[in-house]
Amino acid sequence: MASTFTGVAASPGFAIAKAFRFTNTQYTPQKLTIADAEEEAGRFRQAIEKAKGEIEDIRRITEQKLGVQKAEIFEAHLFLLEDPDLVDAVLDKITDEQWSAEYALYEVTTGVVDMLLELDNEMVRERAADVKDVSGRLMSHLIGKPYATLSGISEETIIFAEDLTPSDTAQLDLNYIHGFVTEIGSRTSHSAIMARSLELPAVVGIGTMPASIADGTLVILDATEGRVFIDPSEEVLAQYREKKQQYDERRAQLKRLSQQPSVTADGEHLELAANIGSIEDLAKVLENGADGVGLFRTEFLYMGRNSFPSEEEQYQTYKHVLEKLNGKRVVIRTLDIGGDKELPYLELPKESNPFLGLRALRLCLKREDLFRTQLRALLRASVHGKLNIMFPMIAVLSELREAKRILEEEREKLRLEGVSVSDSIEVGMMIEIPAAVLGADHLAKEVDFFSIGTNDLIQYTMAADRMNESVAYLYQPYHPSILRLVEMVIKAADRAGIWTGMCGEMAGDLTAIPLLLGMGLNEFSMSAGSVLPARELVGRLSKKEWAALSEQALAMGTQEEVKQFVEQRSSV
Ligand SMILES: C=C(OP(=O)(O)O)C(=O)O
Ligand SMILES: [Mg+2]
Repeated sequence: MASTFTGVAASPGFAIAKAFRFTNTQYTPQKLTIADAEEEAGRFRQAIEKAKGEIEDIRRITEQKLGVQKAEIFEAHLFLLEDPDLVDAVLDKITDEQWSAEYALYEVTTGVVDMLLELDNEMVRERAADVKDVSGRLMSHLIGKPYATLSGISEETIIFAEDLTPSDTAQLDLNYIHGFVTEIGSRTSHSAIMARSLELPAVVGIGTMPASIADGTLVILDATEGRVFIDPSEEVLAQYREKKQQYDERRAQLKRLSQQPSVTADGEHLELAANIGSIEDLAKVLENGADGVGLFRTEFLYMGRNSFPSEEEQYQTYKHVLEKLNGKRVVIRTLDIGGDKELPYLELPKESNPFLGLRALRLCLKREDLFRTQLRALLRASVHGKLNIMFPMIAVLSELREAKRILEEEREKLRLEGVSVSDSIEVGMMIEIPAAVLGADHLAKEVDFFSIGTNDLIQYTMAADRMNESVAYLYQPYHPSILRLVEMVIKAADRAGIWTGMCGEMAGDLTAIPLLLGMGLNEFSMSAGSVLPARELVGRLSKKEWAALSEQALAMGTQEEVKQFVEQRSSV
C-alpha cells in the first residue's frame, strides 16, 4: 500500500527503483566469563587475522571497481586492527576480567565509540563509524555469522538500512545503487557526507522502518525535499519521473561547465576554488572542475587518531594534493585547532570561552614544535605544485610577523640541509577577526593574499556563537555590517596590490556571490559541489553592474532588504 516518509535531505537528487533492505544488525553479547583466557585470546587473534584478510580483499576489489580513493578507507580499518587502544584493550579485558572475546570486544568498542561521539565533531564521528564497522566485522567472525556486504547487488536498487558504515558506502556500485534511505543519521553523519561526495541521492533519519518496505517494492526517493514514497500511485510516479528528468538534465548541463573557465558576462575572470579537509575530497574537486583549492583545513589530518601526524606523513599528504591539482593553486591553512575542534591527545587547559581562547595560530605560536613540523612538511612539498601557505586567526601584526619569522627560519634550515623549496610560495592570512579587518591596511603590506573566513568573522562581529541555535538569527551573512567589513578588506588588499579570496560558507552562497563579485572579490572557495552552480551564476552576471548594485546594498539597513534586493536582480 502506498505510504510516504520524511527524513533529512542528506544528498540531493531523485531516484526511482526497487527497495532492498540491508541489515547488519548489531549483535549484543551476554556478559560471559571464560575458563581459559589464553584460548579466548587466541580466538580473538584469529578473528583479527580473518578480518584483515577480508578487508585486504575488499580493498583490492574496491580499488579496481571504484578507484584508489574509495579504497583508502580500508587502510584506516587495517590500521585500527593494529591499534593497541583497541586490540590490546580487548586482550587485557579477556585476561584480566576473564571475559569472553565477544563481550570484551563489545565493551571496549562501545566505550571508544561513545567517547568519540561525545566529542561532537564531524571527522571524529567518521572515526566512530570506522570503529563500529571494524568491530562489527570482528564480531561476525567471533560468532561465525557472515558480515553482510552490498557489493553483490546487480539490480537497480534503493538501499534501506538502519545506517550505512564506511565499508558499506565504499562498496556501493553506483551502476545499480541509485540512492539510499537510513533510519538514523543527520546531515553530518558519515553516510550523509559520503552520499554527498558520491553525489548519490540520500534521505537519512526517517526513523524505524515499517515492514511494508519489503524487498522489491517500488520506491521514489526525493532527496531534495527529504521524502520517500513507497509503492506510489501512477500519478505520483509520472510526476516524479518528470521531476527526475528535469533535475538530471540540469545536472548534466552544469557538468558541461566543469571544463569551462569561471568568467562573468562582462569578461572578468574569477577563481572558483574548493575547500577540502582530506585527500578523499579531491575526487569531487577535480570532477567539478574547481579552479584550485582555496582552503585545505589541515586540522583534519590531526583528528581521529592518537598522536600527531609526523612531518613525513604530512609531507606525503600535501605533495599528493599539490600533484593532483596539477599546477592549479592550492591554499593550505596551518593547523586551526581549538574552539570547536579538539584533539584527544593534546592536553589543553580548560577554557571558559574556547572560541576566544588559545586556538589556531595562537596555539601554534605557543607550541612551536607542532608548528615547525607542519611548516617543514609544507615547505618540502612546495616543489610539487603551486603552494600557498595561509595562517588562520590572526588578530594583530605581531602574530603575523612571528609566524612568518618561524616560517623563514624553517626555510633557511632546509636550505642548509640541501632540501629544495619552491621560491614562489605565496604566504597569506585569513581575515576572520574584526580587528584584522580594521588593521587590514597594515597587514596587507606584509602578505601576498587575504582569505576572508566569514564563518568566524560573522560570529565574532555579531558576538553570536556559530554553533548556538538560540542566537542563530544573528548569523546574517548579508547584513550590511558584514558586507561593509568584506568591502573594507577587499579595498585594503587592492590598495596594497594583493588579491582577496573568501573561504567561509558565504563564498559559495548564490545570494552572496553577486555582491561579492561587485565588491571585487577575486577568489571564492566553497564545497566542491557548489562550484558549478556558482560558475553558471557568475556567467550570467556583469561585474560592472554589480559594482553599482553592491554599493546600494551596502547602504541598506537590514539583511532582509539586501536579500530581497539581490534575489530580484540576479534571479538566483
Ligand atoms: C573558513 C573558516 O574557517 P573554519 O570554518 O575552519 O573556522 C571561517 O572561519 O570562515
Ligand atoms: Mg575560521
